Amino acid sequence: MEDLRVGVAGFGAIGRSIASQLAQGVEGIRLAAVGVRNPDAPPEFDWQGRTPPRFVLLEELEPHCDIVIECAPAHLLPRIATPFLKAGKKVVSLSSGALLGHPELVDLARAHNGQILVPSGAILGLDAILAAAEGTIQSVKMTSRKPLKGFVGAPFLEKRNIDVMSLKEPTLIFSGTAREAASGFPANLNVAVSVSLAGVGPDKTLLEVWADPGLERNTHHIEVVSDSALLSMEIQNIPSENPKTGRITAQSAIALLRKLRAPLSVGT
Ligand SMILES: NC(=O)C1=CN([C@@H]2O[C@H](COP(=O)(O)OP(=O)(O)OC[C@H]3O[C@@H](n4cnc5c(N)ncnc54)[C@H](O)[C@@H]3O)[C@@H](O)[C@H]2O)C=CC1
Ligand SMILES: O=C([O-])CC(=O)C(=O)O
Repeated sequence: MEDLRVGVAGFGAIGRSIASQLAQGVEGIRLAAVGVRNPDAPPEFDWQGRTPPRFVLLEELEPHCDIVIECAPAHLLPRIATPFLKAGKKVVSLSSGALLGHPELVDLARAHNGQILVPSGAILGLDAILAAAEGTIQSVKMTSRKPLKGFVGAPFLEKRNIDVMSLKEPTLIFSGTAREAASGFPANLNVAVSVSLAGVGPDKTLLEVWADPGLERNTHHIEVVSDSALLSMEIQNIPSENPKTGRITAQSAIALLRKLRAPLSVGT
């Protein structure tokens, strides 16, 4: 079998971590291209002795890749995904929150036999929630807590003139649905949207968000009540070089890539 040619769209915390793991060598998988703003000035990176991938604009990735990992700011998802879906290829979407505003991408995937894959990213339990959704889920409730700097720049807070960095004690800053969270915190709560897509949808998945000055890890707790199982799950993520983003997110994308090529595939 030929190597799977992977494109990485966005070379920030997640993109760099994926590139670093692929540079160390993952069987059957090759980093073919990286989408950046200015391909003429490729970013400095330690390619660990390997030939660097090609650097292109986001919309130029498709001809060079069999699959793209979208790990750029949320508003760029359609620009990255559209050429791949039109070509019947796969898009791994980390900015899952952006899918809610772009249902046409799912239609495009359907029309061209493409596929949008939402990996676990920074959350846990999507496999069990998917299985529970094959029966009846009564409720999905999430509580997310992050250190203050993880929330800087969130539109929900800026609109209300909330200076999150001045908080002195754990504070409930949002309570609502996953859909509302996706628009108010586009760089923070993709996890809630991923959970909602696996379970009862973005309008029925309920979420509380706490900003906590004493916290070091991005923590997400999920409670699911269903007719097959009660789920109670928590993940405490060590932030990556981007304080909004857990380190495990990039590892989840690598695990998904391995699964695409593996003779033994574990998990739903
Ligand atoms: N699904 C999940 O569980 C999680 C999803 N995320 C999401 O994944 C995405 C990426 O996260 P990070 O890597 O932490 O973000 P980041 O901010 O570290 O990296 C984004 C990169 O995209 C680049 N970029 C911006 N505009 C561009 C353009 N026009 N062309 C090419 N590159 C451009 C930036 O320069 C930056 O290098 C975000 O949307 C984030 O919210 C993050 C954590 C968990
Ligand atoms: O890393 C996390 O804790 C989750 C996150 O940023 C997201 O869902 O966008």
